[in-house]
Amino acid sequence: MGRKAKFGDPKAIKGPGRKARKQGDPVLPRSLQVKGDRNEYPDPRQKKRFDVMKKRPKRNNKFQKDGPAFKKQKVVAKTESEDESDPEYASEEEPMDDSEFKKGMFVKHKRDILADDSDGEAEGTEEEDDQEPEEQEENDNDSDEGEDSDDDDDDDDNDDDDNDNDGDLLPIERESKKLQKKYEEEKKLDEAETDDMVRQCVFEFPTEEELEQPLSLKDIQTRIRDLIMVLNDFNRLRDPNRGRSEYLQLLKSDLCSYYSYNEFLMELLMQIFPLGELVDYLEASEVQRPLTIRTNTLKTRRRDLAQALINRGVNLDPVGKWTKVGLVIYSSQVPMGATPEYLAGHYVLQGASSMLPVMALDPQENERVLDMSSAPGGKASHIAAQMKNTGVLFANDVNADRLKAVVGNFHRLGVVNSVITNYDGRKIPGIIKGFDRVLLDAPCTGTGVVAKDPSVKTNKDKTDVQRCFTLQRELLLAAIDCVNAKSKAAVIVYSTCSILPEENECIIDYALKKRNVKLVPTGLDFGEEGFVNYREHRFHPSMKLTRRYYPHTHNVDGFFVAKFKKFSNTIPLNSKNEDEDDEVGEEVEEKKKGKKNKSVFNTGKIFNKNGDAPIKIKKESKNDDGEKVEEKKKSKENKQNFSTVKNLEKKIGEKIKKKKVKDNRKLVNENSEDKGMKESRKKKDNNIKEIKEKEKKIKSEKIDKKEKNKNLKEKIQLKQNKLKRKKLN
Ligand SMILES: C[S@@+](CC[C@H](N)C(=O)[O-])C[C@H]1O[C@@H](n2cnc3c(N)ncnc32)[C@H](O)[C@@H]1O
Repeated sequence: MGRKAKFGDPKAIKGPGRKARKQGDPVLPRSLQVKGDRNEYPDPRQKKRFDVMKKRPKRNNKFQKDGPAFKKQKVVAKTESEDESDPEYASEEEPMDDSEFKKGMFVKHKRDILADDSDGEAEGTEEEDDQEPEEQEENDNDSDEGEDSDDDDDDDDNDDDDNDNDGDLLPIERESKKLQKKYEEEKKLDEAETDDMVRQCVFEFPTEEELEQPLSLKDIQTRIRDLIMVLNDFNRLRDPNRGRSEYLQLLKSDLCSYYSYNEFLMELLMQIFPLGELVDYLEASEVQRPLTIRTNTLKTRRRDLAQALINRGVNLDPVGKWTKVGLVIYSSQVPMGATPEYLAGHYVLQGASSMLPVMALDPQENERVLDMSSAPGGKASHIAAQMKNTGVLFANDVNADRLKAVVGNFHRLGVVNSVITNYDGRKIPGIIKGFDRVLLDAPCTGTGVVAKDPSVKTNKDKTDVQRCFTLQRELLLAAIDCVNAKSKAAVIVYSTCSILPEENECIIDYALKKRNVKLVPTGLDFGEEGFVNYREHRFHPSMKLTRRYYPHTHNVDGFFVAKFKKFSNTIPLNSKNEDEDDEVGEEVEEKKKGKKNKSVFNTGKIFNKNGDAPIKIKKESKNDDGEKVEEKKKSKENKQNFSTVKNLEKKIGEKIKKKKVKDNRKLVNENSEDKGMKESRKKKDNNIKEIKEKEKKIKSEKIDKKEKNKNLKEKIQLKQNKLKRKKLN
């Protein structure tokens, strides 16, 4: 392995440049022999190439022996028979592609070849090494030996000059470096070109005329993809004359048309998900989730139920490791809502996500549990099963009609530990309290279940969200008030089938501020963390303990679950005041929100005289003096905020009073205009009254006279009768 030995020999890489090296006389094959003296070659390079070719056949033999250098062997074989400017020569001589360069394989490859060349051609080696890249370059240019090749040679010469400075490098390394440099330059050019191409070809923002023209769904879909691509690499791909908001607006309207959402809901979704994920969510929401059932453990075991259903031709599987009662139904020869097992109450048709809140609630035997909004009873019956029909379950709902379904389901499923009530949940704390656990599966917009109910995509607007938001806050406070903090459990679970933070994290945040509760882990081993930041909101870090579920990530309906632990039965004093604030007009509400958001981490709770130690919900550590000072400052700020809100309220109250006074004055004025008319009406009325009274008097006088006459007649008759009797006597 003479060649290999030379790698380690520093002498081999020192010395004069190749132009200065002595060349032996060429011994050429006949076909390549040129008439006359070698000095007759017009170009010294041409001469050199002949020198190289002269030496190659020796290497050829070695290649034939060794497999891995097969390509090289081919190349060399050709050098014997073909002109060096032949393009085929070039392609064979150039076994490396770009990827090899990238992987840093080039040098290695060359070395392998060198290692195989064991003939110990000491003299020719360096020349060959120098020569190969030169030939590559010539062939890259795919040119004849002429002007072009001369140019190339010049370039090479320059490179050679450069390389001469890198005297420490092996010739092969110099060549490698040279090619690497060339490759990098080409790469830069390529990148610049592709940049231009992408900018020009990928997406051109439509003109106003184009925007007015209707597009096919396929075109809209393509444009959605393009818009997302541009928005994801905005600085590079944008049209410099268009702003991000224009792109977002177009994307929103395209998404609305393609997926049939209203703009309000789409905008909310665009704020919840990153753009790439948004499309995944929308796509997943177009497809129904797999049908799932929950085993009613009051009546059977999952294994037995599965066997019974399999015998009926149902194709099923357990839902997942996280539930011991869920089964997913892939296909069934019978309707799942009409099997004998269903009618016998062995299972409930229930979405996988609906099992999660009860798992988080974790009700135990002999407890007192409230399901505040339970109709049609899916989760309530799950609670009863977990409690093994012991203790007491209050299944409440405000809707009496829907409660009928609870009654029916409880009968079918054999639930016997329950009391079904029909109250507005907000009023329950005034009626009954002291529960160990409360589930509030709150009424919501249902934005998590659009696959089940596509009407949600178009019929929910701002007022719906606001209505839900208000009711949810009130119901959650009531749910917390129903729980006895001294109970061993003292747990409240809040859940919705909505993915809007307005109905989830915002509600949780409100409860954390208003009541003595803290968030605890749900105990559910999957699901995404709740948002700590959302738009202008900054929630408490423990919000991460809440769980979000999405169709595109968990293949379940969109859902939200939060679990609280109540640690004191006292209600913070500030809670009442702020409740009053909530009733203030929208303007005040918004201003107050702004202030609240700013001080969201500053709110300290004030407790009544029975209260436990103040709880600093938004504080990380407790006993630091510096923090106490800060806290005082913050509570001052809060008070100031509060007082400004109060001032605003007062002002609004005064305005309302002024308005009322004005209205009254108007009324008085209106009245004075009609006075004349009214007086004449009064006179008439009085006259009519007088006449009627006179008539009455006359009537009564007549009646009196009649009676008097009667009496007189009777008296006269009596006297006459007396006289008659006397006469007879
Ligand atoms: C999401 S559903 C409950 C589903 C139930 N948890 C289940 O799993 O079958 C919401 C329920 O809240 C009820 N609801 C709405 N307002 C209420 C209120 N103020 N008090 C109690 N329940 C209410 C609705 O009638 C509806 O049945």
